[in-house]
Amino acid sequence: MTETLAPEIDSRDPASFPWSVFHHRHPVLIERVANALPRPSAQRDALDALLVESTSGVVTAPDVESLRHEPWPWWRPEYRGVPWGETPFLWAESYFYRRILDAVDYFVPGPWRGIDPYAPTKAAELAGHPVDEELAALDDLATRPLDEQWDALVRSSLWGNRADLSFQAGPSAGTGVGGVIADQTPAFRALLHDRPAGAVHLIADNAGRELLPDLILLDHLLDAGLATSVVLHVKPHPYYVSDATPADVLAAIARLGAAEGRASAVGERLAGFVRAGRLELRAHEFFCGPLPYQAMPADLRAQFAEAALTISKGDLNYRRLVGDRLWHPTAPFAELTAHFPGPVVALRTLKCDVAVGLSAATVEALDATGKAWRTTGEYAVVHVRA
Ligand SMILES: O=P(O)(O)OC[C@@]1(O)O[C@H](CO)[C@@H](O)[C@@H]1O
Repeated sequence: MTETLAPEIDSRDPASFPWSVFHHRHPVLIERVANALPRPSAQRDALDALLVESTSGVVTAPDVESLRHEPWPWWRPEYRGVPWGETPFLWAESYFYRRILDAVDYFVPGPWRGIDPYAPTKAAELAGHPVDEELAALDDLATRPLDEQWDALVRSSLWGNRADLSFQAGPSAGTGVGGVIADQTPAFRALLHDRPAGAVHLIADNAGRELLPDLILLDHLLDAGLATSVVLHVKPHPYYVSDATPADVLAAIARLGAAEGRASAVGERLAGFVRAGRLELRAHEFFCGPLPYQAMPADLRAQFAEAALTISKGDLNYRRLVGDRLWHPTAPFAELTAHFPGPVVALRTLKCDVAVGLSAATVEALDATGKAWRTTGEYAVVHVRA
Protein backbone atom coordinates (compact mmCIF):
# COMPACT_ATOMS: atom_id res chain seq x y z
CA MET A 1 0.00 0.00 0.00
CA THR A 2 1.29 3.51 -0.84
CA GLU A 3 0.61 4.78 2.65
CA THR A 4 2.43 8.08 2.74
CA LEU A 5 1.60 10.90 0.38
CA ALA A 6 4.44 11.91 -1.90
CA PRO A 7 5.29 15.64 -1.99
CA GLU A 8 2.88 17.82 -3.92
CA ILE A 9 4.43 19.36 -7.06
CA ASP A 10 4.99 23.13 -7.15
CA SER A 11 6.86 25.45 -9.48
CA ARG A 12 9.31 27.21 -7.16
CA ASP A 13 12.52 25.58 -8.48
CA PRO A 14 13.84 27.36 -11.61
CA ALA A 15 15.34 24.05 -12.74
CA SER A 16 11.96 22.31 -12.62
CA PHE A 17 9.50 21.50 -15.41
CA PRO A 18 6.62 23.42 -13.73
CA TRP A 19 8.81 26.55 -13.52
CA SER A 20 9.52 26.27 -17.25
CA VAL A 21 5.78 26.01 -17.91
CA PHE A 22 5.19 29.36 -16.19
CA HIS A 23 8.30 31.10 -17.49
CA HIS A 24 8.70 29.71 -21.00
CA ARG A 25 5.40 28.25 -22.11
CA HIS A 26 3.00 30.81 -20.69
CA PRO A 27 4.59 33.88 -22.37
CA VAL A 28 4.16 32.17 -25.76
CA LEU A 29 0.59 31.31 -24.89
CA ILE A 30 -0.32 34.81 -23.69
CA GLU A 31 1.10 36.26 -26.88
CA ARG A 32 -0.96 33.89 -28.94
CA VAL A 33 -4.18 34.61 -27.04
CA ALA A 34 -3.50 38.35 -27.26
CA ASN A 35 -2.96 38.29 -31.03
CA ALA A 36 -5.23 35.57 -32.36
CA LEU A 37 -8.16 37.99 -32.24
CA PRO A 38 -8.24 41.82 -32.42
CA ARG A 39 -8.67 42.57 -28.73
CA PRO A 40 -9.40 45.85 -26.97
CA SER A 41 -6.33 47.20 -25.17
CA ALA A 42 -7.86 46.56 -21.74
CA GLN A 43 -7.81 42.82 -22.49
CA ARG A 44 -4.22 42.97 -23.74
CA ASP A 45 -3.22 44.85 -20.59
CA ALA A 46 -4.98 42.30 -18.38
CA LEU A 47 -3.20 39.43 -20.15
CA ASP A 48 0.18 41.12 -19.76
CA ALA A 49 -0.54 41.85 -16.10
CA LEU A 50 -1.45 38.21 -15.52
CA LEU A 51 1.85 37.10 -17.00
CA VAL A 52 3.82 39.46 -14.77
CA GLU A 53 1.82 38.47 -11.70
CA SER A 54 2.14 34.74 -12.31
CA THR A 55 5.87 34.78 -13.03
CA SER A 56 7.11 37.30 -10.50
CA GLY A 57 4.25 38.35 -8.25
CA VAL A 58 1.88 36.97 -5.66
CA VAL A 59 -1.57 35.53 -6.23
CA THR A 60 -4.21 38.23 -6.34
CA ALA A 61 -7.90 37.69 -5.76
CA PRO A 62 -9.95 36.46 -8.67
CA ASP A 63 -12.86 38.38 -10.03
CA VAL A 64 -15.39 36.89 -7.63
CA GLU A 65 -18.32 37.76 -9.86
CA SER A 66 -16.77 35.72 -12.64
CA LEU A 67 -16.46 32.73 -10.32
CA ARG A 68 -20.17 32.61 -9.68
CA HIS A 69 -20.49 29.25 -11.45
CA GLU A 70 -17.90 27.59 -9.28
CA PRO A 71 -17.70 26.91 -5.56
CA TRP A 72 -15.34 29.53 -4.15
CA PRO A 73 -13.36 27.10 -1.93
CA TRP A 74 -12.03 25.41 -5.09
CA TRP A 75 -10.00 28.57 -5.63
CA ARG A 76 -8.45 28.50 -2.17
CA PRO A 77 -8.62 32.05 -0.83
CA GLU A 78 -5.70 31.21 1.47
CA TYR A 79 -3.34 31.40 -1.52
CA ARG A 80 -3.95 35.12 -1.90
CA GLY A 81 -0.68 36.97 -1.33
CA VAL A 82 1.41 33.80 -1.82
CA PRO A 83 4.02 33.75 -4.64
CA TRP A 84 2.56 31.68 -7.48
CA GLY A 85 5.50 29.27 -7.49
CA GLU A 86 4.83 28.31 -3.87
CA THR A 87 1.28 27.18 -4.52
CA PRO A 88 0.64 23.64 -5.80
CA PHE A 89 1.35 23.41 -9.54
CA LEU A 90 -2.05 21.87 -10.27
CA TRP A 91 -3.79 24.75 -8.51
CA ALA A 92 -1.54 27.45 -9.96
CA GLU A 93 -1.90 26.25 -13.55
CA SER A 94 -5.66 25.91 -13.22
CA TYR A 95 -5.93 29.34 -11.71
CA PHE A 96 -3.75 30.81 -14.47
CA TYR A 97 -6.09 29.42 -17.13
CA ARG A 98 -9.09 30.62 -15.16
CA ARG A 99 -7.60 34.11 -15.00
CA ILE A 100 -7.03 34.16 -18.77
CA LEU A 101 -10.80 33.86 -19.12
CA ASP A 102 -11.23 36.82 -16.77
CA ALA A 103 -8.70 38.83 -18.79
CA VAL A 104 -10.65 38.31 -22.02
CA ASP A 105 -14.05 39.01 -20.40
CA TYR A 106 -15.23 35.47 -21.04
CA PHE A 107 -17.83 35.54 -18.25
CA VAL A 108 -18.67 39.24 -18.36
CA PRO A 109 -22.05 40.14 -19.89
CA GLY A 110 -21.24 41.86 -23.17
CA PRO A 111 -19.79 41.15 -26.60
CA TRP A 112 -16.89 39.01 -25.43
CA ARG A 113 -18.93 36.70 -23.25
CA GLY A 114 -18.48 33.09 -24.31
CA ILE A 115 -15.83 33.77 -26.97
CA ASP A 116 -13.31 30.94 -26.63
CA PRO A 117 -9.84 32.55 -26.63
CA TYR A 118 -8.40 29.36 -28.09
CA ALA A 119 -11.01 28.99 -30.83
CA PRO A 120 -8.80 30.26 -33.69
CA THR A 121 -6.09 27.69 -32.92
CA LYS A 122 -8.60 24.91 -32.41
CA ALA A 123 -10.34 25.73 -35.70
CA ALA A 124 -7.05 25.87 -37.61
CA GLU A 125 -6.06 22.50 -36.25
CA LEU A 126 -9.36 20.90 -37.17
CA ALA A 127 -9.22 22.35 -40.70
CA GLY A 128 -5.59 21.34 -41.25
CA HIS A 129 -4.38 18.91 -43.88
CA PRO A 130 -2.90 16.44 -41.35
CA VAL A 131 -6.44 15.75 -40.15
CA ASP A 132 -7.49 14.71 -43.69
CA GLU A 133 -4.58 12.29 -43.84
CA GLU A 134 -5.35 10.87 -40.43
CA LEU A 135 -9.01 10.38 -41.29
CA ALA A 136 -8.20 8.80 -44.66
CA ALA A 137 -6.31 6.06 -42.79
CA LEU A 138 -9.68 4.89 -41.47
CA ASP A 139 -10.56 3.51 -44.91
CA ASP A 140 -7.65 1.06 -44.88
CA LEU A 141 -8.32 0.15 -41.29
CA ALA A 142 -11.80 -1.09 -42.17
CA THR A 143 -10.23 -3.94 -44.15
CA ARG A 144 -8.15 -5.20 -41.22
CA PRO A 145 -9.13 -7.98 -38.76
CA LEU A 146 -11.25 -6.75 -35.83
CA ASP A 147 -8.46 -7.23 -33.28
CA GLU A 148 -6.14 -5.07 -35.32
CA GLN A 149 -8.83 -2.44 -35.71
CA TRP A 150 -9.33 -2.32 -31.96
CA ASP A 151 -5.59 -1.94 -31.28
CA ALA A 152 -5.30 0.80 -33.89
CA LEU A 153 -8.27 2.74 -32.51
CA VAL A 154 -6.86 2.58 -28.98
CA ARG A 155 -3.39 3.61 -30.16
CA SER A 156 -4.76 6.50 -32.11
CA SER A 157 -6.77 7.77 -29.14
CA LEU A 158 -3.68 7.32 -26.95
CA TRP A 159 -1.23 9.14 -29.23
CA GLY A 160 -3.86 11.70 -30.12
CA ASN A 161 -3.02 13.08 -26.68
CA ARG A 162 0.36 14.13 -28.06
CA ALA A 163 -1.29 16.70 -30.29
CA ASP A 164 -2.22 18.95 -27.35
CA LEU A 165 -1.73 22.55 -28.49
CA SER A 166 -0.25 23.72 -25.20
CA PHE A 167 2.42 21.13 -25.53
CA GLN A 168 3.29 22.26 -29.05
CA ALA A 169 3.97 25.75 -27.73
CA GLY A 170 6.50 24.53 -25.18
CA PRO A 171 10.27 24.45 -25.30
CA SER A 172 10.44 20.79 -24.32
CA ALA A 173 8.46 19.42 -27.26
CA GLY A 174 9.74 15.93 -27.94
CA THR A 175 10.93 14.62 -31.27
CA GLY A 176 9.88 11.19 -32.40
CA VAL A 177 7.67 8.79 -30.55
CA GLY A 178 9.38 6.84 -27.76
CA GLY A 179 6.78 4.21 -27.06
CA VAL A 180 4.27 2.81 -24.62
CA ILE A 181 6.16 2.18 -21.39
CA ALA A 182 3.36 0.51 -19.43
CA ASP A 183 0.84 -1.26 -21.58
CA GLN A 184 -2.30 -2.82 -20.17
CA THR A 185 -4.12 -2.75 -23.51
CA PRO A 186 -5.07 -6.45 -23.16
CA ALA A 187 -6.76 -5.75 -19.79
CA PHE A 188 -8.52 -2.75 -21.33
CA ARG A 189 -9.68 -4.93 -24.18
CA ALA A 190 -10.92 -7.62 -21.78
CA LEU A 191 -12.97 -5.11 -19.79
CA LEU A 192 -14.97 -4.33 -22.90
CA HIS A 193 -14.91 -7.57 -24.83
CA ASP A 194 -15.23 -10.19 -22.10
CA ARG A 195 -17.99 -8.60 -20.01
CA PRO A 196 -21.59 -7.72 -20.78
CA ALA A 197 -21.78 -4.33 -22.47
CA GLY A 198 -22.67 -1.37 -20.26
CA ALA A 199 -22.33 2.41 -20.21
CA VAL A 200 -18.85 3.64 -21.02
CA HIS A 201 -17.75 7.11 -19.93
CA LEU A 202 -14.84 9.00 -21.46
CA ILE A 203 -13.31 12.03 -19.76
CA ALA A 204 -12.08 14.00 -22.73
CA ASP A 205 -8.92 16.03 -22.86
CA ASN A 206 -8.04 18.07 -25.95
CA ALA A 207 -10.20 19.09 -28.88
CA GLY A 208 -9.14 18.60 -32.51
CA ARG A 209 -6.62 15.89 -33.23
CA GLU A 210 -7.15 14.20 -29.87
CA LEU A 211 -10.93 14.40 -29.78
CA LEU A 212 -11.34 13.00 -33.31
CA PRO A 213 -9.81 9.61 -32.48
CA ASP A 214 -11.64 9.62 -29.14
CA LEU A 215 -14.94 10.04 -30.96
CA ILE A 216 -13.99 7.38 -33.48
CA LEU A 217 -13.25 5.01 -30.59
CA LEU A 218 -16.61 5.80 -28.97
CA ASP A 219 -18.38 5.23 -32.28
CA HIS A 220 -16.69 1.84 -32.49
CA LEU A 221 -17.82 0.92 -28.96
CA LEU A 222 -21.43 1.69 -29.80
CA ASP A 223 -21.38 0.31 -33.33
CA ALA A 224 -19.71 -2.96 -32.30
CA GLY A 225 -22.05 -3.43 -29.32
CA LEU A 226 -19.20 -3.08 -26.79
CA ALA A 227 -21.09 -0.31 -24.99
CA THR A 228 -24.82 0.19 -24.57
CA SER A 229 -24.35 3.93 -24.30
CA VAL A 230 -21.46 6.36 -23.99
CA VAL A 231 -21.10 9.52 -21.95
CA LEU A 232 -18.52 12.06 -23.08
CA HIS A 233 -17.40 14.39 -20.28
CA VAL A 234 -15.97 17.68 -21.52
CA LYS A 235 -15.09 21.03 -19.98
CA PRO A 236 -18.04 23.40 -19.51
CA HIS A 237 -15.88 26.28 -20.78
CA PRO A 238 -12.37 26.73 -22.17
CA TYR A 239 -9.66 25.66 -19.78
CA TYR A 240 -6.12 24.43 -20.58
CA VAL A 241 -5.65 25.85 -24.11
CA SER A 242 -7.01 23.13 -26.29
CA ASP A 243 -9.34 21.39 -23.83
CA ALA A 244 -12.53 20.17 -25.46
CA THR A 245 -15.82 21.96 -24.75
CA PRO A 246 -19.28 20.95 -26.01
CA ALA A 247 -18.85 23.29 -29.00
CA ASP A 248 -15.61 21.47 -29.89
CA VAL A 249 -17.37 18.11 -29.83
CA LEU A 250 -20.03 19.34 -32.22
CA ALA A 251 -17.34 20.82 -34.48
CA ALA A 252 -15.43 17.52 -34.48
CA ILE A 253 -18.55 15.51 -35.35
CA ALA A 254 -19.29 17.95 -38.18
CA ARG A 255 -15.66 17.66 -39.37
CA LEU A 256 -15.99 13.88 -39.51
CA GLY A 257 -19.31 14.11 -41.32
CA ALA A 258 -17.81 16.45 -43.93
CA ALA A 259 -14.78 14.21 -44.54
CA GLU A 260 -14.38 11.62 -47.27
CA GLY A 261 -14.92 7.88 -47.00
CA ARG A 262 -15.42 6.00 -43.77
CA ALA A 263 -14.83 9.07 -41.60
CA SER A 264 -17.96 10.60 -43.05
CA ALA A 265 -20.02 7.54 -42.12
CA VAL A 266 -18.58 7.70 -38.59
CA GLY A 267 -19.57 11.38 -38.34
CA GLU A 268 -23.11 10.67 -39.48
CA ARG A 269 -23.42 7.74 -37.12
CA LEU A 270 -22.15 9.81 -34.20
CA ALA A 271 -24.69 12.53 -34.96
CA GLY A 272 -27.36 9.82 -34.93
CA PHE A 273 -26.09 8.49 -31.59
CA VAL A 274 -26.35 11.99 -30.12
CA ARG A 275 -29.92 12.36 -31.40
CA ALA A 276 -30.87 8.96 -30.03
CA GLY A 277 -29.34 9.74 -26.62
CA ARG A 278 -26.80 6.94 -26.89
CA LEU A 279 -23.93 9.42 -26.97
CA GLU A 280 -24.49 11.92 -24.21
CA LEU A 281 -22.43 15.03 -23.62
CA ARG A 282 -21.89 16.20 -20.06
CA ALA A 283 -19.92 19.20 -18.81
CA HIS A 284 -19.63 19.30 -15.04
CA GLU A 285 -18.02 22.41 -13.49
CA PHE A 286 -15.61 20.19 -11.58
CA PHE A 287 -13.73 19.45 -14.81
CA CYS A 288 -12.48 23.04 -14.78
CA GLY A 289 -11.62 22.93 -11.09
CA PRO A 290 -8.11 22.72 -9.61
CA LEU A 291 -8.72 19.63 -7.52
CA PRO A 292 -7.76 15.95 -7.74
CA TYR A 293 -10.50 13.50 -8.69
CA GLN A 294 -10.37 12.08 -5.20
CA ALA A 295 -12.16 15.31 -4.17
CA MET A 296 -14.89 15.10 -6.81
CA PRO A 297 -18.36 16.14 -5.67
CA ALA A 298 -20.97 13.50 -4.84
CA ASP A 299 -23.13 14.10 -7.93
CA LEU A 300 -20.20 13.47 -10.27
CA ARG A 301 -19.05 10.48 -8.22
CA ALA A 302 -22.53 8.98 -8.62
CA GLN A 303 -22.26 9.35 -12.42
CA PHE A 304 -18.99 7.41 -12.58
CA ALA A 305 -20.29 4.80 -10.15
CA GLU A 306 -22.91 3.87 -12.74
CA ALA A 307 -20.37 3.40 -15.54
CA ALA A 308 -19.19 -0.04 -16.58
CA LEU A 309 -15.89 1.65 -17.40
CA THR A 310 -14.46 5.16 -17.46
CA ILE A 311 -11.69 6.10 -19.88
CA SER A 312 -9.54 9.01 -18.69
CA LYS A 313 -7.71 10.83 -21.46
CA GLY A 314 -4.51 12.79 -21.30
CA ASP A 315 -1.98 14.22 -18.94
CA LEU A 316 -4.01 16.64 -16.86
CA ASN A 317 -6.76 14.09 -16.17
CA TYR A 318 -4.02 11.66 -15.16
CA ARG A 319 -2.53 14.17 -12.73
CA ARG A 320 -5.96 14.68 -11.21
CA LEU A 321 -6.61 10.95 -11.13
CA VAL A 322 -3.48 9.81 -9.30
CA GLY A 323 -2.70 13.11 -7.53
CA ASP A 324 -0.23 15.75 -8.72
CA ARG A 325 2.61 14.47 -6.61
CA LEU A 326 6.14 13.21 -6.98
CA TRP A 327 5.17 9.57 -6.56
CA HIS A 328 7.77 6.91 -6.96
CA PRO A 329 7.34 5.85 -10.59
CA THR A 330 6.74 2.24 -9.54
CA ALA A 331 3.82 3.20 -7.23
CA PRO A 332 0.88 1.03 -8.33
CA PHE A 333 -1.70 2.80 -10.49
CA ALA A 334 -4.49 0.61 -9.08
CA GLU A 335 -3.73 1.73 -5.51
CA LEU A 336 -3.56 5.41 -6.37
CA THR A 337 -6.88 5.23 -8.20
CA ALA A 338 -8.69 3.05 -5.62
CA HIS A 339 -10.73 6.17 -4.74
CA PHE A 340 -12.28 6.28 -8.21
CA PRO A 341 -15.87 5.01 -8.13
CA GLY A 342 -15.53 2.25 -10.74
CA PRO A 343 -13.19 0.62 -13.25
CA VAL A 344 -10.95 3.15 -14.94
CA VAL A 345 -8.50 3.12 -17.85
CA ALA A 346 -5.97 5.91 -18.38
CA LEU A 347 -4.69 6.68 -21.88
CA ARG A 348 -1.95 9.24 -21.40
CA THR A 349 1.24 10.54 -22.96
CA LEU A 350 3.71 11.74 -20.34
CA LYS A 351 3.96 15.53 -20.27
CA CYS A 352 4.77 16.38 -16.66
CA ASP A 353 6.70 15.03 -13.67
CA VAL A 354 3.98 12.64 -12.50
CA ALA A 355 4.84 9.04 -13.32
CA VAL A 356 3.42 5.91 -11.71
CA GLY A 357 2.70 2.29 -12.56
CA LEU A 358 6.05 1.58 -14.22
CA SER A 359 8.29 -1.43 -13.64
CA ALA A 360 11.62 -0.86 -11.92
CA ALA A 361 13.44 -2.12 -15.03
CA THR A 362 11.59 0.37 -17.23
CA VAL A 363 12.41 3.26 -14.91
CA GLU A 364 16.05 2.24 -14.84
CA ALA A 365 16.19 2.05 -18.64
CA LEU A 366 14.45 5.41 -19.06
CA ASP A 367 16.69 7.11 -16.51
CA ALA A 368 19.72 5.68 -18.32
CA THR A 369 18.69 7.51 -21.53
CA GLY A 370 19.48 10.79 -19.78
CA LYS A 371 16.34 12.23 -21.40
CA ALA A 372 13.57 14.16 -19.70
CA TRP A 373 11.35 11.15 -20.40
CA ARG A 374 8.60 12.30 -18.03
CA THR A 375 7.86 15.53 -19.85
CA THR A 376 8.60 15.27 -23.57
CA GLY A 377 5.39 13.53 -24.61
CA GLU A 378 7.39 10.80 -26.36
CA TYR A 379 6.25 8.11 -23.96
CA ALA A 380 2.79 6.88 -23.16
CA VAL A 381 0.97 4.59 -20.76
CA VAL A 382 -2.19 2.51 -20.87
CA HIS A 383 -3.12 1.86 -17.24
CA VAL A 384 -6.10 -0.12 -16.02
CA ARG A 385 -7.80 -0.41 -12.64
CA ALA A 386 -10.45 -3.06 -13.09
O1 LIG B 1 -3.88 17.17 -20.36
P1 LIG B 1 -2.94 17.28 -21.50
O2 LIG B 1 -3.50 18.12 -22.59
O3 LIG B 1 -2.47 15.96 -21.98
O4 LIG B 1 -1.66 17.99 -20.98
C1 LIG B 1 -1.73 19.23 -20.37
C2 LIG B 1 -0.37 19.63 -19.92
O5 LIG B 1 0.63 19.04 -20.71
O6 LIG B 1 -0.20 20.95 -20.00
C3 LIG B 1 0.59 21.34 -18.91
C4 LIG B 1 1.55 22.34 -19.25
O7 LIG B 1 0.87 23.47 -19.63
C5 LIG B 1 1.10 20.13 -18.27
O8 LIG B 1 1.44 20.34 -17.00
C6 LIG B 1 -0.12 19.36 -18.48
O9 LIG B 1 -0.31 18.29 -17.82
